[in-house]
Amino acid sequence: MTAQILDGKATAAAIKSELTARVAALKARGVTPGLGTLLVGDDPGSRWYVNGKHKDCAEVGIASIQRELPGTASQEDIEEVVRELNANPECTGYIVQLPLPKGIDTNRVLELMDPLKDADGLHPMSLGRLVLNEPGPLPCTPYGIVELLRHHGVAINGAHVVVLGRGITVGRSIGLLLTRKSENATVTLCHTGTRDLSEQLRQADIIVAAAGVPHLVKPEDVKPGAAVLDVGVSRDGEGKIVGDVHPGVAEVAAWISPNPGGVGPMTRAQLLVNVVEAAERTTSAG
Ligand SMILES: Nc1nc2c(c(=O)[nH]1)N[C@@H](CN(C=O)c1ccc(C(=O)N[C@@H](CCC(=O)O)C(=O)O)cc1)CN2
Repeated sequence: MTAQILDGKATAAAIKSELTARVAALKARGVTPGLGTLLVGDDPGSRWYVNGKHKDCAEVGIASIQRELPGTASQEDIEEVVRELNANPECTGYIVQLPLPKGIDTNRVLELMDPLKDADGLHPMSLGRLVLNEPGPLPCTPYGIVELLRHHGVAINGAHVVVLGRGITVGRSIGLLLTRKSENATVTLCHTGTRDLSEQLRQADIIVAAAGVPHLVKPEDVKPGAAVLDVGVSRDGEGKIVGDVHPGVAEVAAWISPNPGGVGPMTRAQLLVNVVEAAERTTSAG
C-alpha cells in the first residue's frame, strides 16, 4: 500500500486562513504586525524563499520590510542593517535569511538581533528559552514538522523519532521540541558520524531526514508503518529538487511528506505564526 501524504501545502493554507483573522483582530486594536527580511547575496534559492515569505505576509495582512545587501557585504554592513531593523518600529519581527555568505560570522549577526523581534526562533535567547521550556518563538521548520504531524493525526506521544542532520535550522533544535512533555517523543539525532545509520533508521516510528544527501533514506531502512518527513533540498541537473528520501519509501511508510509541497510550505506558515504570536504577546503585555 502507498503511504498517505502529509500535505504541507493544504495544512499551510489552513494555518494562513486562521492567521488572517488574528491579524485583522490585531489591526482592529491598532497593531499592524510587520515582518522584516534581510537577504545577503544572490543565491536564487534564498531569494525565492524570501520572496515567498513576503507573498505570504501580503496574503494574511502582515506588512513587509525588505532589506538586501550584495554578496560582497562586510560583517559591519550586515550588522548595520540588523541595528536598523532592531530600531524600526514598523518591523515587529524579522529574519536574516540563512546561509550568510562565507566569511560572515552568522552567530554574531544572530546575537545582535533584538530577541523580542526574532521571528525565526534562532536567536540564542530563543533557543535558550526552548531549552528551558519557556514561551518564545520556535524554529520554523521543526515547528512546521510538529504541526504537520499533528494536523494529520500522526501519534507523536511515545514515538521514537530518528532525526538525520545536525544543522542549525532543523536537526539541532527539533529534539528539544519533540521531547517536551506536550509532545513526549523519544529522539535519536544521527549525523555523518553515526555508525550503522540503517539500523538506527529501522527503529524509528518517525524519520526526519534533513541531511541534504539525495535519497539517503532507502526503502529497506524504513520500518513498515513509519512516518517519513523529507526536509532535504538537493538539486538535479535541471534544477529540480531531489530530497533525502528515496521515492520507493512511499511503498513502505504509512505517511510521507512530499518534497516539494511538504515541510517547505509549513516552514513559511510557521514563520507567520511566530510574527503574529509575538505581536499578540506584546499587546497582551501592554
Ligand atoms: N533564516 C532562515 N533561513 C533558512 C530557513 C529558516 O527557517 N530561516 N530555512 C531554510 C529555507 N527556507 C526558509 O527560509 C525555506 C525552504 C523551503 C521552502 C519551500 O517552501 N520550499 C518549497 C520548494 C521550493 C523550491 O522549489 O525550491 C517546497 O518545499 O514546497 C520555504 C522556505 C534555510 N534557510
